[in-house]
Amino acid sequence: MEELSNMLNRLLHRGDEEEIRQDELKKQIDAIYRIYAGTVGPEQLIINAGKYDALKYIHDENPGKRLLGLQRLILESRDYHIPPSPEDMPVVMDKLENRLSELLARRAVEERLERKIAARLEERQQDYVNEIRKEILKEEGAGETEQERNKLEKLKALDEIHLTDAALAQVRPQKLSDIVGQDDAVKATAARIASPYPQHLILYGPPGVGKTTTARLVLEEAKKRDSSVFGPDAPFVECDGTTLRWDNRDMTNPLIGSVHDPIYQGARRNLADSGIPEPKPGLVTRAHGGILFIDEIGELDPLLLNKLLKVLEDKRVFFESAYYDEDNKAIPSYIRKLFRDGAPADFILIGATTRQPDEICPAIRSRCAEVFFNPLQPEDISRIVREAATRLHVKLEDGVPDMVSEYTMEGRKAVSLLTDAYSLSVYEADGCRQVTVTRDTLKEAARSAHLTPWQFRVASPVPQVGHIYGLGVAGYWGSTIEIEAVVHPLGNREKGTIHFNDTAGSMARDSVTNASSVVRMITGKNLSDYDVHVNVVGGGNIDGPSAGAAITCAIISALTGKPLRQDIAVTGEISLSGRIKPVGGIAEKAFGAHQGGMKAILIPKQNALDMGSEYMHMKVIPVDTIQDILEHMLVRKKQKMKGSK
Ligand SMILES: Nc1ncnc2c1ncn2[C@@H]1O[C@H](COP(=O)(O)OP(=O)(O)OP(=O)(O)O)[C@@H](O)[C@H]1O
Repeated sequence: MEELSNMLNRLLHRGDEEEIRQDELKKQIDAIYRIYAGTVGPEQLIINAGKYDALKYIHDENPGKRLLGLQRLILESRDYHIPPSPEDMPVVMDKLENRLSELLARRAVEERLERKIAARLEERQQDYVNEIRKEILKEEGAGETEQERNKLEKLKALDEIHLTDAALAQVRPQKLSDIVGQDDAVKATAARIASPYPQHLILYGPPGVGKTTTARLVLEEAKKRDSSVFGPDAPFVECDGTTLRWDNRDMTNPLIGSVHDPIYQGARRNLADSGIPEPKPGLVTRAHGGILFIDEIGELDPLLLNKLLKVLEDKRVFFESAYYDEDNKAIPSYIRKLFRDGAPADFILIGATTRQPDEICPAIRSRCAEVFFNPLQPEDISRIVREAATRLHVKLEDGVPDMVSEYTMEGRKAVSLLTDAYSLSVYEADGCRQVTVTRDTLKEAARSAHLTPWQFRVASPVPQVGHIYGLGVAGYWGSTIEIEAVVHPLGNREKGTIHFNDTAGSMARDSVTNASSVVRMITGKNLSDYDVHVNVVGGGNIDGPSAGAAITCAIISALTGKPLRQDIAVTGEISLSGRIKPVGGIAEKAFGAHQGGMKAILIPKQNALDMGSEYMHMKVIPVDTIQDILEHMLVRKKQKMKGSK
């Protein structure tokens, strides 16, 4: 009986234990549900329950089935079909708790990251908003600091101040017919630009004779003509070959265009942040549909010139960048188009240079028509000065325009000398602008600018023995060259010497050697029987053979004691047989002779085609042999002589 009651007690006790265990299990399962719901959220729990077909188990009374529901939810699978047995439940719950803690940990990390990302995004967003605000404010002129506004005001005030520039702008030719002394060059330039098929051009000529002025005005002239291809808004873009700089990565190339890589300091912030390179079209694109004028094109960097040639061929500029990624969706469409199609650059090029054609790159020359501007004549300078005075509303004393032409042969220097003299006159008149520029004021202005008459009249009516004027040319300017020769008998010595300027070039030296043979032929005397000294006055750095004929004449005169005319200049190479060979720069030399006050020049017959029989009231006489020259240069006995033996 006692045994029975013990057994009953044990059973009752076991039943209590089971009940407590079941209760405990239920509580644990409820806790896992709550944690899961807290982790994914109640809405996501319902969604997941639908997804893994766990809805029917969630509210079941049977803890085994509720645990089955949790298995499907937490292990994210429909593959669990049998509720775990009470024995298996602790193991299952253990597994679920582990999985849940993983989920929780991941969730916490994700949340932390999301918070950071959100904060960063907000920061960036604020930066962009600020930047865009600044851009808009700048566009509307507001939002600048007071300091920035002051700087702008100062710049504007500086812009209002014009000194000599304003005067020079006032005297500048306004139309093609105002350009003096360049009729042929102006016509040739205008015809090629106004043509239905305009050509690229190179304008050659000395400095300050109207090349830039012509280039500026021809486009306006062309626009007025029906035949022209240039529209009313065709641009004229001007730059200078001496100052155009670029770097070989094309990050700065104002002429052709550049690509601002995102890491480049000049890149726009939003593009830089997104790693997008931005092409910046250059002057060639600004000149599209019009004219690109490059002054001093001969000074342009050869590599840059090659790039320009490529643009002339393609009529477009193509951009490249290692940073360009066509698949980058963030690339704005204008940048995409610039990389894909390039930037348009269909323009007519006008280059100007003070260099000689053979100093200009053949590749650019072959693509351009060439136009030559003349050195201005004294009467051109006088006219430029008179017309500039009219535009400045200033009176000139008689002789002032001609005086200016004695100081310079450049149109630019002439007008600037005039404006200097004008300023001096106004200053002396205590600011009164109604002044007359006198010869004395002009001289004073020239003196203070350290200008001296650029060539004195050297010609003389008085003949001289062993003295002659040859002709030389430097750049575009011709001038007389004074040559003298003396001969001395040897005395006791057997062989004479010939001295010539040490600094003279080898071709000039050859002329002296040739002269020795010709002298022997003409006079019958051997120069080695004398000490001969030939001197080019004021600079022995002459080269080229064109002084040969003049040197020969000077030696013959010195040897024979016969005087030479000093109002005729001579140019020509001498051959061994005494023939006069053609030389270069004949027009410039004729101009130099005229400036020297010569009555005539003797030029090689073969050069005669380039010249008429008269040049600026000066006779132009073709000669074929040394005898022809002597015929003109040796004076008759009755003529007055100086320095003859
Ligand atoms: N032939 C000319 N007729 C009238 N004015 C001239 C002439 N040449 C020069 N000038 C005056 O000189 C100024 C400068 O001339 P311009 O710039 O055209 O010369 P340039 O030949 O282009 O010289 P550079 O080769 O030095 O650039 C002109 O604005 C004008 O006032």
